[in-house]
Amino acid sequence: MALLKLDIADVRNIESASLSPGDGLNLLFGANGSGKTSLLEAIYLVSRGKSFRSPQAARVIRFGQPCLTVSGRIGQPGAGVVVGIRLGRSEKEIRVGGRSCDSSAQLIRLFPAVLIQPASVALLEGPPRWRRQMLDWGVFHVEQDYLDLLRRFSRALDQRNAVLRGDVSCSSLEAWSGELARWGTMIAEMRLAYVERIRTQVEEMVSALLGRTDAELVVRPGWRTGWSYADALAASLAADRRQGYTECGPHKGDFTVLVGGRPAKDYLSRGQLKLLTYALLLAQAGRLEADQPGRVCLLVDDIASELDGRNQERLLSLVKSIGIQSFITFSADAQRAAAAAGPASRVFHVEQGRIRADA
Ligand SMILES: Nc1ncnc2c1ncn2[C@@H]1O[C@H](COP(=O)(O)OP(=O)(O)OP(=O)(O)O)[C@@H](O)[C@H]1O
Repeated sequence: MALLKLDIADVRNIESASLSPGDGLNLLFGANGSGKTSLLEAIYLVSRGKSFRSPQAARVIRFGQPCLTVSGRIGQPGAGVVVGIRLGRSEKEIRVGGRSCDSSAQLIRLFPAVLIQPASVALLEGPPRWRRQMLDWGVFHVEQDYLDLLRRFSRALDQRNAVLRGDVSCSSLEAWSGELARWGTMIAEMRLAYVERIRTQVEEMVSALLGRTDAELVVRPGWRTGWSYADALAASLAADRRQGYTECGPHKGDFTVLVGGRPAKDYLSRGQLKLLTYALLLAQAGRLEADQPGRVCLLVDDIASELDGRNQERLLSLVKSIGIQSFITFSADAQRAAAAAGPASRVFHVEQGRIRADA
């Protein structure tokens, strides 16, 4: 069981709500604009310490209010820990087990949530940054020191770039290049190892959702394949000096999904691309659930968007088969589509920001 209880105040159109979710499927029904996404937003806030809709806190806080608060009890019944977030227009307070903490990392580790929404397709269509974030989220949950490693890399990168721009004496260039090569190689290796780790889940999910067995994730480290990062840095030194920044490294890493040997984003239909994105995210969730049972939570918004009835049913039964706590939104008239999921743990109705649980 992941989320045992949730208390929300002033998240978008939800003034105040409390709910006790079930440990399996939680189905949320409501008309357009009723507040279903706002409810998922509240859960995401306690999982990541930030909104998925907007980087600007003011947009998530209910109109006219100075701040929002969300708190959740996470863990096993009778033995959970309370985590919470209070978000103002320019300040944020995160609390875990009654204590303030200065980063969201603890929330992310304690309560990992995976969000699936129509906009998730940006994972495959959008800039490489989104794909790096997906990999880094996964590696973060496997490698205890990964965040620290990313910070070391980022510091070395800033320093090397400062030397390249001429802001700092060039005598330190070799030292910073060495640091960069060391941390960058580790990051790339961990990302690659993570992709290997989720490979089986990706194959299973793609097969269940798209009926294809020929999908393949190809990772690029951010420098010329087959080279060491140290050699790639040395080879790009002249160009780096001209540009004033480090061109290659894990900050340029990426992955491509090939289906039948071709880049999926270039030839799959939009609906298929969406299913492929969902398959990748479900693979991440499924892997984490296998590694740390009972921790991960799945948020699925607007399941019907651009998917036909059969694919909605496939997605629902796949989510159910992974067996993790999930929150899935449906428009008020989608009871039939939702029936494909079979009996849910809990059903909630959302109406003008108010949430009511089925008896
Ligand atoms: N900061 C805010 N304060 C108050 N209300 C807001 C705020 N931001 C958005 N809203 C309103 O909250 C309502 C709920 O939006 P939400 O996206 O949660 O609806 P939904 O049930 O997911 O709808 P849909 O099915 O159309 O996706 C909308 O009417 C929206 O205009």
